[in-house]
Amino acid sequence: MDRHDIALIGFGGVNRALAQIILDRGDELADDLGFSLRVVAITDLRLGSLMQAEGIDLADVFAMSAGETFAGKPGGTAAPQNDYVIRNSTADIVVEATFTNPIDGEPGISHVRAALESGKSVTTTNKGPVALGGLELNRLAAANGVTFQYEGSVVSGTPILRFASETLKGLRINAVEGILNGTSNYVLGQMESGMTLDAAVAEAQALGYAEADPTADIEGSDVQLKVVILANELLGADITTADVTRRGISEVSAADIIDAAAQGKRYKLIGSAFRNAAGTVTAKVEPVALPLTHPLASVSGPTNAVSFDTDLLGTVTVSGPGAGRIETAYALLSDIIAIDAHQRARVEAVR
Ligand SMILES: NC(=O)C1=CN([C@@H]2O[C@H](COP(=O)(O)OP(=O)(O)OC[C@H]3O[C@@H](n4cnc5c(N)ncnc54)[C@H](O)[C@@H]3O)[C@@H](O)[C@H]2O)C=CC1
Ligand SMILES: N[C@@H](CC=O)C(=O)O
Repeated sequence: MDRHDIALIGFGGVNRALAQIILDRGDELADDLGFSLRVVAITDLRLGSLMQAEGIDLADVFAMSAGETFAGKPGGTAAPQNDYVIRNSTADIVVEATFTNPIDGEPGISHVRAALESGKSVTTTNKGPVALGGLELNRLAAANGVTFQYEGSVVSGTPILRFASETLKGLRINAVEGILNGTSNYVLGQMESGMTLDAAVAEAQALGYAEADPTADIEGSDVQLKVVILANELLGADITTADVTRRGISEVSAADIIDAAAQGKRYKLIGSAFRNAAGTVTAKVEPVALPLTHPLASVSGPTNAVSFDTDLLGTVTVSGPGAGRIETAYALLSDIIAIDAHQRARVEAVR
């Protein structure tokens, strides 16, 4: 049976959930998918680095006590050696899930670049490299004959990028709009039930929905990155965050929410991008009080929804989990499956 060897860059909620899936369901997945998965490297700011070409015992890693580092393990160091691990581990797939930096995408961009340069395919849930370096990184992947996948960078494990690029093939997508942040949607719902913004954000953090710095969720910069990704991937734009006007839910008070409810409306944080007659793209992020009859008004909790405005089919809406550790780890798994398919197609092509 074929096997993919994996390096995990960042070992927080999402990559831990992927490791747990591999530990719990590895055999079942191998039977289903026709290939097995083995983790051969892990590197994290807090834990240091661990490289074991024969495969890491994940149960042993999960049994580590708080504050312990990889230093005591064979092939382990206390300091994270990300670049060394990415370039020198025996992995054929690098899974990048460090924090999203909405300003310059680093260190995620450098991690992805190093992996692609060293001939490894990459999957990431980190929005920074995709929104702020996607064009360059896709070119680099193509030049090196490897694959760059990032389904989880928008709407977590709900496969909206693949849905739009593969299932909606042949249609022209003129606009995209939706609820693109699980944390802010969860927080707005909790505020509607009387909770304070701070308490609701704390809950979203505990549930694994929020960014390392939840300001990105509340002030809209997380959605800004996702709008850039959607506009560039699906509308053929070449925009960056500076082209997306942004307002977050910090502008919405408890009184605003009560007033909206009295008028039969509900606040949602909406990200959108549409193609103008001139061919340019207008994109924004803003809280909007939607009438309760609006299809997006009933999307609740960490669930997200995206509507695609198409030429031949009208509006097509996809809804599903927009945040969560396991849900996002599924996005990584779906990318690994796509990488495997691309690798097989390449091998077939040279036969
Ligand atoms: N949690 C979710 O629902 C979703 C998360 N994402 C994205 O996935 C990524 C991972 O998310 P989580 O696992 O929830 O975050 P997290 O904060 O739980 O984990 C991030 C991990 O990366 C490590 N890290 C940070 N900087 C590092 C560096 N320079 N070198 C090595 N390790 C480093 C941290 O120590 C931490 O363990 C983020 O970019 C996030 O935006 C995307 C979709 C959904
Ligand atoms: N913090 C983000 C996680 C997914 O991108 C969110 O809440 O949507």
